[in-house]
Amino acid sequence: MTSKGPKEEHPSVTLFRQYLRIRTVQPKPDYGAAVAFFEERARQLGLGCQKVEVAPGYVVTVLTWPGTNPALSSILLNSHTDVVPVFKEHWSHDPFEAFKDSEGYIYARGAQDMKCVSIQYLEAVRRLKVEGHRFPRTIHMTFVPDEEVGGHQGMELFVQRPEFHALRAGFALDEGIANPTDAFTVFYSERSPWWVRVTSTGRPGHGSLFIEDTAAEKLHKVVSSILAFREKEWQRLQSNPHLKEGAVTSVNLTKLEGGVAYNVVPATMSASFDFRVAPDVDFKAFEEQLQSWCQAAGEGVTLEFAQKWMHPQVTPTDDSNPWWAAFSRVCKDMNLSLEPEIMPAATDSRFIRAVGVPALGFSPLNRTPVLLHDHDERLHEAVFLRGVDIYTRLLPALASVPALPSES
Ligand code: MET
Ligand SMILES: [Zn+2]
Ligand SMILES: [Zn+2]
Repeated sequence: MTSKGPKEEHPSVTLFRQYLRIRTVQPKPDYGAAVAFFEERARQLGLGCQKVEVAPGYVVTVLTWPGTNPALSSILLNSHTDVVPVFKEHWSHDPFEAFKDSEGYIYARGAQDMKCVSIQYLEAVRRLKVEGHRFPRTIHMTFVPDEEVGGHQGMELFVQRPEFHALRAGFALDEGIANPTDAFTVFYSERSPWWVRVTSTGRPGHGSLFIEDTAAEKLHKVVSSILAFREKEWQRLQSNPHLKEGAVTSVNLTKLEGGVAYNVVPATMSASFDFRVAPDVDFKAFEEQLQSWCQAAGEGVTLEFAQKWMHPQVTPTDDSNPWWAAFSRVCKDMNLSLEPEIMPAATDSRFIRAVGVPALGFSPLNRTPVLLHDHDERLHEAVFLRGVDIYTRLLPALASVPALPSES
């Protein structure tokens, strides 16, 4: 792929790099700068702009392009504005400089997850507006905080607000994941995040003695049971080429806590796990399984949930779903091959689907290594621009889906 010199850079790429330089990085994102950025975009594009403060300091910015038929439900284009932290020493370039190399790769935190998508939405709307188009359905773009830490001060609150209901969303697009091949991945459901902390209590004492019934011994048993389950799920995935990552349950041991000194056996220790539960799992039985692993480890082993999503939803990917029909038709017309999958991670789509709005997770990024949350997250400018083209075709189709039976 070739790229133009800095002087001839495509203005959409320049805008993308400008947004990448705003430090909306967890755990202290500069949300104020992001909101100001989107307000300015609204002003320049002549779009409506609404700010909804869902919690103190947490603003959802909504940019609106009204449709010609207000009786119809709207299209919601969602993106989150926060990005995950970086290990700066592992990056080839400053992750908040949006450096572009001589080949056209833009290095930045958020280049894939998901600042690209926010700008691609905006640039597609800008193009369509400049060309003088109008569509029956209203298009809303929502720019939300807090997704990377769970969405509890972001989309989870927003979907409960009257301002959200007033948008009358009929269908939503949200983030997906890049695909290294020529194909594009589209997500129609998600695994449910369950964040579980197991706390083990036992007999304390001197570090030189063979103390029985220690917190560590019992915690070890639970860790072993859970890691054995992990291995089983991994084998299931490996042995069946038809299964994709999102179709099995994953778990990682992500934290171990406890202890005060080398020679003191602690009375309490804990282990934290990030489970991602597949949508077809019997949640009640699965929770009982977790409880029984704790019980089998001995007395005084308990678990608590820091996150426990219980409402997985599936957006149909057949022609019974008029939104899917419109989406997939455009992809077919553009010769894009789609790989429908279950999202292995969690996104704000889960809150949107849970209030009854069908949603697809789609980041129009193909021929791109998956680098979200990784060092040297980057995106080629040509792939970014192709994504703008794709939305420029998708939006007219989605915003022109004829009245649904429920709308007539
Ligand atoms: C479980 S909260 C969502 C945070 C992030 N998107 C993840 O999947 O880890
Ligand atoms: Zn994301
Ligand atoms: Zn992310």
